[in-house]
Amino acid sequence: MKALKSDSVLGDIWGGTAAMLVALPSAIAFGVTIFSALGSQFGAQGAVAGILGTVALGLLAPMFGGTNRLISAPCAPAAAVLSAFAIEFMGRGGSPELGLLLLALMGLLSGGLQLIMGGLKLGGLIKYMPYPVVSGYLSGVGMIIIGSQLPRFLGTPKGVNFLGALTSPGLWRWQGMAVGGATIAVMLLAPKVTKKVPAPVLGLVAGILTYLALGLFDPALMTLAGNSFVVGALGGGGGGLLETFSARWSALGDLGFGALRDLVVPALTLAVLLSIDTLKTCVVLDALTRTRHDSNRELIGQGLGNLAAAALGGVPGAGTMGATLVNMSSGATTRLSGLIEGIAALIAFALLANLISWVPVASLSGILLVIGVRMINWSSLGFLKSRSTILDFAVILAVIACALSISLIVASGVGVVLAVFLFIREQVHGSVVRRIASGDQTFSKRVRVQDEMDILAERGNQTAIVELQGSLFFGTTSQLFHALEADLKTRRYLILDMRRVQSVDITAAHMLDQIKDMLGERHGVLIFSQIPKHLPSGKDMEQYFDQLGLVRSGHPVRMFGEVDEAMEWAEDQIIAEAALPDNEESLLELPDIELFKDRKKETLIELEKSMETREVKAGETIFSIGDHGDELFLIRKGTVRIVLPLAGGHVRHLATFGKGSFFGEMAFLDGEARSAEAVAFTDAHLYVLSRKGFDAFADAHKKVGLTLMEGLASVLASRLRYTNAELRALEG
Ligand SMILES: Nc1ncnc2c1ncn2[C@@H]1O[C@@H]2COP(=O)(O)O[C@H]2[C@H]1O
Repeated sequence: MKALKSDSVLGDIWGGTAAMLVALPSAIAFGVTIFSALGSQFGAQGAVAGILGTVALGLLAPMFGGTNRLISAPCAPAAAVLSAFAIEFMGRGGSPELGLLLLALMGLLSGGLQLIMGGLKLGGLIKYMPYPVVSGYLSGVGMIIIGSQLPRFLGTPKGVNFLGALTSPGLWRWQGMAVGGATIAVMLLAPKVTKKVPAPVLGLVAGILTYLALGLFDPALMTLAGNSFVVGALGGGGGGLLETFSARWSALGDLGFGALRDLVVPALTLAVLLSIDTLKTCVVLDALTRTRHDSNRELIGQGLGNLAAAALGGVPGAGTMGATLVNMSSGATTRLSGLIEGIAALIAFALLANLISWVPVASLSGILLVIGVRMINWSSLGFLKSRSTILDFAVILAVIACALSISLIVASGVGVVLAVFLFIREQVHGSVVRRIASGDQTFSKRVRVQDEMDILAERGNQTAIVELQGSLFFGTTSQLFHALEADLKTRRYLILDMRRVQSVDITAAHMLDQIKDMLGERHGVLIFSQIPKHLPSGKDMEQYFDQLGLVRSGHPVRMFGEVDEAMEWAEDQIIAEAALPDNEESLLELPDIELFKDRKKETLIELEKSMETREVKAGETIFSIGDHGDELFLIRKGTVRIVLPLAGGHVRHLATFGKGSFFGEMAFLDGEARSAEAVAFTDAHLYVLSRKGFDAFADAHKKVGLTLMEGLASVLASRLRYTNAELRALEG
C-alpha cells in the first residue's frame, strides 16, 4: 500500500513537472501578447504575468477545485479576450497604467463570476453548451490569435493589421521570421523525434538559439535597449517587479465608474470562456480515466485561482487540455500533480527571471501561431459532407464570423440561439413515436391460462402500447397526434410508455388531455407508464401532470411504474369484461390444473397425498433468491410475482403467475439455490410438491411423472424464448 502511494506521488511529480514545461512557454507568450497591446515596453511584464498566472492557478485551483490530474494555466481564450480589450482601450486613447489596472480588475471580476457560477451550480449548464457553439468559438479564438500574431511574426511595425502585414513584404523583417520559423519547425517536428521534452520548450530553445546565431553576425541584436526583437527589460519605465505591482494598484484612485462598467461584459465573456475551457478539459479527462469530476467545485477552484492570479498581476487561465494530457501521460494520478506544476512554475520563475528579457518575441509568436492553428476545429469541415450536419457547420461559421467581426460574447449569444433552433428542428423532424405495439401480439409478463390467452388473442387489440421518445413540446405535438389518430379511433386502452421522454411542455400536456377525453368518451382509459422521475430539466413530470389536472381522480387516466404493470392491468380489464365462468375466488383442485388434465382420478388423489398445501398473505415472501429448497409450487388461487433483486436496492419484475400456473421448478429440477424471489401479490393458496415426494410418487406412476417433467420442460423453453425476445427488444 505504501509502495503504491509513493509510486503515485512520483507519478504526480513527473506529471506536474512535464506539464509545467508545456504550460509555461505558452503562458509567457499569452502574457506578452496581452501586455504588449499596451505598448511594446510592457512585453517583459507580460512574460512575468504569464508565469505568475501559472503559479497562482497551479497552487490554488487544485487545492480548491480538486479534479484529479487537471492542470490549470493561462490559456488562449484569456489571451484573446484580454488583448482585444487592451487594443480597444488603447485605441480610445487610454493610458497604459490604467490599462494594466483594468486588465487586473477584469481578471478579478471574472474570477469572482466563476465563484458565483460554481456557487449557483451552473457548471452542469456550461458543460452542456452545444458543441457547434464551443467549436465555433474556439476556432474563432484560434483565428483571432493567428490574426494578432502573424504581423508580429513578420515583424511589421505596430498598428499594421493582419491584411496590411500580409500584403506588404517590404515591411517584413527577416530576422524575426527566421527565429519564428525555427520555433514553428521544431515545435512541429520535435514530437516525431522525442516525447520526453515538451515541444513548446524545444521550440522556444530553437528560437533562442537561432536568435543568438543571428546575433553573431549582427551585434545590434545583442543589446537590450531599444531592441524590439526581444521581450525587453522588466518594468517598462525601468522599475522592478515590486514597483510595477504597486504602481498598478495605486492607479485605482483614477478609476471612473464608466471604465468599471465597460469591464462587465468582457469579464463575463472571459468567465464563461474560461469555465467552458476548463469543463471541456474535465469532460475529456473523465472519458479517458473513467472518473467523474465535480463541475461546480472545479469552477470554485478556478475562480479562486483566477482571483489570486489577477491580484498578483498575473494572466488568468483555465484547466488547459495540452498540459493536462501531458500530465496524465507522464503518470500523474491525483490533484497533487496540479499543485506540483504550480510549484515547478515558481522555481522556474526564480531561476529564469533574469533571462526573460532576452526571449525573442518572434519565437513566442511562432508558438502562438501553432496553438492558434491547432485551436481551429478543422474536422468540422467534415460537417460539409453530410446534409444532416451542414446546418451545424453553418452555426460554427456564424459563431466564427461574429467572433471575428463583433465580439466573443455576441458570438456565443448568436451560437446559443442558432443551436436552440437546430435542436427544435431536429426534434420536429425526428419521430417522437418509437414503436406502437398491439395488445393481441405483445403481452405482459403475467403467465395466464390458455382460456385467458385466447381472450387476449381475440380482444387484446383494444390495447395499444406506444413507446414515446424525445421531447413532447409545441414542435412535436401535432406529429404525435397524427401518429396516434388511427389508434384513438379503435383502441380503448392507450398505454404511453414514457421512459424515453425527455420533456413535456404545456402544449403537449394539453394535447394529452384531449386524448384522454377522446378515450373517455368511448369508455377507454389513457395509461401512462414509467414516467421519468427527474427530467434533465429537473422537473418532476408526475407532479407537473398533477398540477395541470391531467391525472385527477375520476378521470379516465392511470399511471403505472412499469409498462408491464400497465399491460397487465389492461389485460385484466379485457379478461374481466369477457367474464370467464371461472371466477377468481374459487380454489383450483388438482384435476383442474392443465398439467394434470385427463389423468385418472385415483392417480391424482395419490399425487395430492405427496403434496402439502400452503396459504400466503399478500406481500409475503414465499422464498428469496439464494434460498435452499426444492419444492415446486402450484397456484390454486391468487397471484405470485417473481422478482430479481438488483444492485442498489432495485428489483426487476420477471413474471407474474396466476391460478393454475406453477413456479420454483428450476430448484425443483436442478437442486440449486432459488434463482429469484417469489412474493405473493394477492392472498394465495398453493400446492407444494417437494422433490422427494415427487420421486417417490413417480416411481409408482411413471406416466404422470413423465407428463409433469414434460410440462416443466416446455414451460422452461417458453420462458427462455420470452427472455430472448426481450433481449432483442432491448438491443434493438
Ligand atoms: N426469467 C424468468 N421468467 C419467469 N420465471 C422465472 C424466471 N426466472 C426465474 N423464474 C421463476 O422464479 C423461480 C425462482 O426459484 P427457482 O429458481 O426454483 O425457479 C424459478 C422460476 O420458477
